[in-house]
Amino acid sequence: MAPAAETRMTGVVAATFTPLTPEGEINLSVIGPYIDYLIEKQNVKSIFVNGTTGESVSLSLAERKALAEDWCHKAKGKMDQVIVHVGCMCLRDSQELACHAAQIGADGIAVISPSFFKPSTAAFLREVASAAPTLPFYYYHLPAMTGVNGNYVLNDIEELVPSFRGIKFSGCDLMDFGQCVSKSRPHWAVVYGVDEQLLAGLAMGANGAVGSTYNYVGSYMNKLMTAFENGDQLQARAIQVFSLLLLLFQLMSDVSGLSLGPPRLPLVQCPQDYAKSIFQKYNSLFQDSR
Ligand SMILES: CC(=O)N[C@H](C=O)[C@@H](O)[C@H](O)[C@H](O)CO
Ligand SMILES: CC(=O)C(=O)O
Repeated sequence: MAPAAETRMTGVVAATFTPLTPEGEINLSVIGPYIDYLIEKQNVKSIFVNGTTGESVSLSLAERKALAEDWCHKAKGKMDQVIVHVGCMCLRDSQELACHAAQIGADGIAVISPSFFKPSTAAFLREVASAAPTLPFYYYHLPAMTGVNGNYVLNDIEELVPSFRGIKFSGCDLMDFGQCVSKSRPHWAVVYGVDEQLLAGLAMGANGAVGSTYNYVGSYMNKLMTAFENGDQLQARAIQVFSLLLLLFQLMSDVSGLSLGPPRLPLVQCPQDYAKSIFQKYNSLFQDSR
């Protein structure tokens, strides 16, 4: 019997940018070419849409739905996993997005904790998950943005949220991450989300990586994961150090040639000189291995 298809978010997952027109409207026409670029040029077959990198907190519900639908439809049959982030401050909004994600054929949903009123229990997560009970549910831990340090979330979570299938851990505290790994179950995804120290996350037990930089260094990070699995620490470290030099959202437009447009306020574009210098660095680092 053929092995069951992987139904978790694993491997290298790109957290996609939201393409905007120069006027700042969502630009769905870029999504098809974006998916092809990730598959063909970056060897990345799973995406995490409408997350931090996708600036979901700066988008309206209608925009988030239109984007999620387009990503899901255009990735169908091409990509392994499309995870839709549905976190909002308002429970009703999150439930609406969760329900919509199920209708459009998403492979899973993820939720960043509400952060204005900070939760002390997993009840918010339970209520969002119950709006889409058939979809794998991931908790997205992002303490630097939310101020919520809630790994209480994992205690007996499957009793509370039967569809719970893992955590996307975007914190730097590796002791905390190690505790999450130790509480995880074999069928969960425990993916690490600080691209700059993915190697450390792998050493602590991550079974995947989700991040913004995998849009443009995904193929190298795939090599990092393979080197780690083969015990080649020197190679893995060398790739990790490369990646540290390339932390710039704007790099994606330059590297891919896709027109992703400006970010949406309150974010602003970085100065042209700086963007140019990082792009030059990218080219000089990677020209030999391309
Ligand atoms: C706050 C944020 O956007 N975190 C992303 C994922 O969780 C990361 O992929 C970072 O963008 C990346 O590590 C660069 O700092
Ligand atoms: C990096 C990530 O996972 C996000 O942008 O949400």
